[in-house]
Amino acid sequence: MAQDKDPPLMVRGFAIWRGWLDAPAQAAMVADISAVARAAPFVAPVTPGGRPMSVRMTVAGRVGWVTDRQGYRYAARHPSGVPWPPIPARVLALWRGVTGLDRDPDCCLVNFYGEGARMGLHQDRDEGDFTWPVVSVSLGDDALFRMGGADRGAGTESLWLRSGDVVVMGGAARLAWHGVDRLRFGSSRLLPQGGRINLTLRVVTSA
Ligand SMILES: O=C(O)CCC(=O)C(=O)O
Ligand SMILES: [Fe+2]
Repeated sequence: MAQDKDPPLMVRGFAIWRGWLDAPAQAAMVADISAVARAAPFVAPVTPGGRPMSVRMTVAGRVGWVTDRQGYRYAARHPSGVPWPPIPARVLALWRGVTGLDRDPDCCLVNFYGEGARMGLHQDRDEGDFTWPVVSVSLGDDALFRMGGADRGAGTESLWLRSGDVVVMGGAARLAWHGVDRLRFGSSRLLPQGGRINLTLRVVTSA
């Protein structure tokens, strides 16, 4: 696992692999995700309480995390009714390389952050089995990532994620609170229109 890489930076159980993807690998992954978004276009999600989220979302995989007035859940199809496209091979290779697992993720949630987008503090807890890690990939603009503990009151610390960084939330950090406070919009030239793409890879079902 994680061959030929320096050990990750550990912050509160979050493993942060700086620069896991080099510039060509980042560009290739953006091309893969653009193809995903052509098949399953980004949507503007709404929380169950009716608040619009500032990120745009789509999914690759067998099941996709969605939110609307009906709640947070995993759905077999894009809201338009089309099936989610498969997780790109390059993304699966990253998961295997970073986790050493031979079980692949079921879901690659794709978040697009435009100027001013953020993501409030939350836990990833709609999956069936928290023994599997969540792997997060940053592409594009720098993002201020806030990390806490499994207990909401535990306090937080923040760090700037850069394009190509990979974060593993596993073990004690699997149910840790986390969020994105803000971007440095325009800090990267990876995405033609600026902004940031984040992928989170999740095992959703234990079967
Ligand atoms: O954008 C990020 O770095 C985090 C995204 C996230 O926490 C999520 O999609 O659940
Ligand atoms: Fe999350």
